[in-house]
Amino acid sequence: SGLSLVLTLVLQELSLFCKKDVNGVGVLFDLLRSPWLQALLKVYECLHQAVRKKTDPVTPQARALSREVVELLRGVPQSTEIKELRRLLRNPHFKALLSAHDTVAQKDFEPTLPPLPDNIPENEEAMRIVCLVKNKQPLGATIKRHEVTGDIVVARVIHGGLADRSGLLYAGDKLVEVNGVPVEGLEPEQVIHILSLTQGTIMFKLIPVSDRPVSSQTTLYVRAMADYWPLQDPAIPCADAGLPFKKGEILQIVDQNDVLWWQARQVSDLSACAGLIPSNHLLKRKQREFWWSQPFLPHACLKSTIYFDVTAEDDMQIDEKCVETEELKEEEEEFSGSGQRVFIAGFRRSMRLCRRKSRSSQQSCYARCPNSCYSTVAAPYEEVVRYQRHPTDRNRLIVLYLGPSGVGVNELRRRLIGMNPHLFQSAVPHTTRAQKSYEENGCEYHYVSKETFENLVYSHRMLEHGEYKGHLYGTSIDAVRTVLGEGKICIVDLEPQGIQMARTHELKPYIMFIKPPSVSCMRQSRKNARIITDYYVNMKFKEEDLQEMEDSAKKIEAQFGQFFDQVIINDNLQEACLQLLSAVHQAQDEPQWVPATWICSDTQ
Ligand SMILES: Nc1ncnc2c1ncn2[C@@H]1O[C@H](COP(=O)(O)OP(=O)(O)OP(=O)(O)O)[C@@H](O)[C@H]1O
Repeated sequence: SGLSLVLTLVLQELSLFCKKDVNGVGVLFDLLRSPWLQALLKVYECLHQAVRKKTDPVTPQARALSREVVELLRGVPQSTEIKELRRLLRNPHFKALLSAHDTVAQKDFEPTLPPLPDNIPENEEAMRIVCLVKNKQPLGATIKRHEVTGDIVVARVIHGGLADRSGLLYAGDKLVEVNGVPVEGLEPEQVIHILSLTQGTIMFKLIPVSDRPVSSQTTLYVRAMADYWPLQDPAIPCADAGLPFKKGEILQIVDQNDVLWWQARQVSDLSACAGLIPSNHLLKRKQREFWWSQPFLPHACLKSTIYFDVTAEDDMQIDEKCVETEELKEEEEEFSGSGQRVFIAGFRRSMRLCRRKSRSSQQSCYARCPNSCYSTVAAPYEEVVRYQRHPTDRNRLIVLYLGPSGVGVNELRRRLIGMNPHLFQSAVPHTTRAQKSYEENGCEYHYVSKETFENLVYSHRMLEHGEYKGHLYGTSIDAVRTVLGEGKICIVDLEPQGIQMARTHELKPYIMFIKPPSVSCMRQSRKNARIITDYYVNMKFKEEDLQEMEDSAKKIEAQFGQFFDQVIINDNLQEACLQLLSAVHQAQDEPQWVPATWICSDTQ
């Protein structure tokens, strides 16, 4: 402990000189602070305490080192500590310490190998013997029969697996023996059987691959646009080595050497060993095969909602508090009491019913046409990068995915905007219907001619559009730009078609799905809720509505889940609203995975 104390004091003293840059002090300071010296000091002190006897004489190397240090100290002002240090360096204990270092440093710890036999034939291929100690983990390598030679070779080594970590097995290595059993003439399955019976050490005798591929892999991150279950895939080389994934999950691809099978990890578990996933090309092929093997399912995704099926009989059962919409021929201003006319944009009844109409017709169409541009067949993986919005960049567009009708998208959007109307705003939609006397152009709607509206659609400047009672309604990209250009956060609700249009470098949408809770929860929370319909307002939710909502949500999630950045369950309205608010801020201020094409500006 005496030595340690002195050294600490010396270091403190030297640190002062260090700052003044006195000749050579830096070198000395680093030397005395070096971990090896500290470690040796500890060893020395332990030995000193234990043995308490005279140490061995110093070796020439130690002496040389100590002389060097003494030399370095010459130019340093002679403070008490420096004097102490010089004394220390002359001390036999310290010399013994250096001597111990020299002895350890000179010792050869390499194993002594037996000499090679003299009678090795000239053309003998170099063999490698590899011993691996198997724990509960799989070996992390697959084998196959070589297409040309018929030899059993290592097909691939899984990244991060036991074989990979050993650094002793490589793809292409030819197996000669496994645990002393020659593999010549055996089927790969028989070799695997031998391996599966092995506990503890496995010994491979192999001929190393001559031209080991130089790894030029760059790590790639992708968003899975489809689900994959290796245990259900008969074509996977080794089902246990497969990596299951679901739509929307982010994967880190670590190996693309094989045309058919890549290696990847879940980004949520990067310490795990990689697993096999089908390559882009293979997964696309599988999806097509899977699709064609399915029977034709009309209306497989969503039925149109019951609100369009109101019959005379239904009318009889409707709550008497319902108001017939005959009285509502004119659109009601839903938020007239708020005093904020900007609130009205995008919430008008006709706009909502128009959306609902186009939604019910489109979703059944997507279910029937999976090869449409919205289907996952187009790109099973989407390359993504981590993106954090710079504070001076425009805000990201917030999209609430139009989920099941009545789930509460409008309610949540309205509440969010109400929390801070100066920050959150809807985009003002366009319509071809006539402007009413109490309306203002650009406030509730942009009132345009049919021709202008159609031009906007044909020039792909409409995020979404539809028709209701003979009039066109829609939200334009320019309307969104206007809100974002004012430095505000634009909140819109869109369907799949609109989402595809909005997914651009410029808008960088953050997409949230508002999901209903279970039917039993909704029975409680929706007791006083009212829905607007084509015919009635203030209509209570019926049991079938709740069931329909739950079923629709499941189908939407299964079909479009890959596009969702966040899923919010709207059970307790207050809580859902707070979650929405926090997600909106996260989207703007925290790093998120976004398509790589949004960031590489040259692709724009
Ligand atoms: N978590 C909730 N708890 C109780 N009531 C709710 C909740 N969320 C929404 N509601 C109520 O449910 C009704 C329907 O909500 P809303 O109009 O927002 O649905 P929507 O998803 O916008 O429907 P649509 O897309 O068909 O217009 C409203 O009366 C709303 O106040």
